[in-house]
Amino acid sequence: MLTKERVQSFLKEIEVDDLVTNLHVMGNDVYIDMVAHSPAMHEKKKLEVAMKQAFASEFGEETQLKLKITSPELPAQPEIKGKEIKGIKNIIAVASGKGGVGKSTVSANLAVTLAKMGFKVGILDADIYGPSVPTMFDTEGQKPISVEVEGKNLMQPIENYGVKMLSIGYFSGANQAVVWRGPMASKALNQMLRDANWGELDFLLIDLPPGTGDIHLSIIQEVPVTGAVIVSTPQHIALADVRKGIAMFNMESINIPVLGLIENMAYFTPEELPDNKYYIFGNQGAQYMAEDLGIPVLGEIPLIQSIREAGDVGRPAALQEDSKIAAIYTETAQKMIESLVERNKNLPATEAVKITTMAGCSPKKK
Ligand SMILES: Nc1ncnc2c1ncn2[C@@H]1O[C@H](COP(=O)(O)OP(=O)(O)OP(=O)(O)O)[C@@H](O)[C@H]1O
Repeated sequence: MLTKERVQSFLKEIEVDDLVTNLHVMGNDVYIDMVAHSPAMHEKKKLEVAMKQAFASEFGEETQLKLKITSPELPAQPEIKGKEIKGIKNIIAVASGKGGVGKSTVSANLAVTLAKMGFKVGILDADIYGPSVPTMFDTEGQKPISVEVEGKNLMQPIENYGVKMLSIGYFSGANQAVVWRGPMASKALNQMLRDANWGELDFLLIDLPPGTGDIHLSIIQEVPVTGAVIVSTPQHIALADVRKGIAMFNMESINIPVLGLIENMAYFTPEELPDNKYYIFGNQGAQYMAEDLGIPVLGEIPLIQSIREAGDVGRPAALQEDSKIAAIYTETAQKMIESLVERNKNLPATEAVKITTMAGCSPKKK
């Protein structure tokens, strides 16, 4: 006869006993309430199918499994308090788990797209290891001038395509920056943030250095970030780094909401076959991961030769009027804004994040 004990020991055997919150056995009917690993629909479906199969093969078809699967409780809402930087409404950190995924290209294209949409936009190039904003905006060799504002000397950001920008690349000695440790980098960036004449901005994008080292924590510690956008490519290895990136923003002491994931080089489209999509690095990996992590995919950017060429000549591809790439970036920017509006509805304004410990945050030893 089917007993509660037998079912319990079977649940243990198939290693789902820790997910079960309630269990009753009445004749051939087994009532089980359980909690899925993640709120994603496909996770719940997967669990349901697996449970039904396991029960049928263990106890036979006559056993009726009455399963109720609920979502796990979401972690507490991030709680970021108070102080804003005067004139800057939203600070968005653009991050990537690893280098070379196109984070700077995505930041530049997002910035010009937001500017085209009529927003006041700035970009702060915090990628001290390889500042690329001067090249991507065709402003290499320019030097920010000093202006007096309300009795204070401030740096005047360089401007092109309607975007204001500052980068370590505009200052002499930029090549020394690669050896800076966190505190020095954060001091320089802080100056570019606070001692600059940004004026009124709807969005300030911060192009972070790649990775998740202590330099990031130093930056995030000083800057009141509203939300983070993570850029990745579809390869498994890049996606694994996304988890690390998201974990950094979710750390209890940091608690910055992740607005979503942008999948760069999601598919390849040859110039001569603009409607063809080749999923060279795999399809839908980012979608599944985002679903799993409970964050939205904000956009899928194709691998297109013209994006690279546009970056190299200093005119972000999204500026090409009526092009497919411009449309993709407009949609991505809209999704980012949606996510931001949701975040701003639920949370108070931001304040520099206080970091109390660096434990577990050092860069990986090479
Ligand atoms: N969607 C794309 N299609 C074609 N080329 C791209 C695309 N995205 C980026 N690239 C190219 O890939 C190269 C790397 O991009 P980028 O410098 O933006 O990466 P990154 O992640 O900022 O790198 P790092 O963080 O290591 O500095 C550049 O040559 C860029 O033009």
